[in-house]
Amino acid sequence: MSEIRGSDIRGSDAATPLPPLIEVIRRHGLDPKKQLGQNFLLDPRLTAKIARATGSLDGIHVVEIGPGPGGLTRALLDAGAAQVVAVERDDRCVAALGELVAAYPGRLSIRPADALKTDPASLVPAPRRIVANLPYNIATPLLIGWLRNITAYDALGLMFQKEVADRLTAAPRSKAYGRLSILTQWLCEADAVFDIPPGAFYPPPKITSTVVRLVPRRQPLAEARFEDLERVTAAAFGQRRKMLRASLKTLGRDTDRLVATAGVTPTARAEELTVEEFCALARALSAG
Ligand SMILES: C[S@@+](CC[C@H](N)C(=O)[O-])C[C@H]1O[C@@H](n2cnc3c(N)ncnc32)[C@H](O)[C@@H]1O
Repeated sequence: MSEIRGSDIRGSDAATPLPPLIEVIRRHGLDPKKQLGQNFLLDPRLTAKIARATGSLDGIHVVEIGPGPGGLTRALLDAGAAQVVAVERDDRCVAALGELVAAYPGRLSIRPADALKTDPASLVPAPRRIVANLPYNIATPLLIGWLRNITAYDALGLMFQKEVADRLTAAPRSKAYGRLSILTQWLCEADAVFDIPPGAFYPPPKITSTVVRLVPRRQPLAEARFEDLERVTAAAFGQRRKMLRASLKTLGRDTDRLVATAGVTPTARAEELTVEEFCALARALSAG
């Protein structure tokens, strides 16, 4: 593990000095597991930058998903989060984080759980944020679950593989524009904040990563039901090269009537429609 760059404790708010992360990894035998998406960030300048990606954390209750050895966790606490609750599935990491809990009395707790089966909003009071270097294999289902209850959060600062981040922020008529762009932008302002190259991680993944800031809108861009918007976007982008009057047939409705009610062009392709136009299709679907 000679390529690991160690963290140091300068500037830390910990009540007791903390060992470098490399030491935590060695002592607790945290050999990274691919199936848990374990690519650890050990550079304290980068973790500090991620912790600040959503702005000041003063008075904010943060849920971190997948703390691993605790690099980002330390940064969140040092950035002034009122409280951090970290959800981790790997028992080895949970054990390793005990020292960190003791070093920040009353501010950090670890929840040994599967994030896919956990509602972050139930773990901390408002104002709350989710900040995480997400396990890439489950990042998209996690985000879709959080979007369903997005008003519970004042912001989310999340690291995704760049390809997914591009989809979250994509504009109509671009290659990355799709179902994830629409569901996300319908409910949030989404910005890519900065990229992190593979070499910053232990072990290095094959891809570049991007930190995305999501700020829930006061009101969704247009009225629609989540399930209906999911259904129309899945149908339209399931066959993105086809015209809508053909691709929407999988919905089992009179497609000509559906597009006429929504006021969209039947010969348009999915990637040409704005978020508001997809919402109109979703409303037409629920109107029957
Ligand atoms: C990309 S690593 C990030 C680790 C650490 N936050 C960092 O930045 O170095 C993803 C973390 O998510 C954890 N994880 C993977 N699947 C999970 C799940 N379903 N629920 C909770 N944690 C999970 C992994 O064990 C790992 O610690």
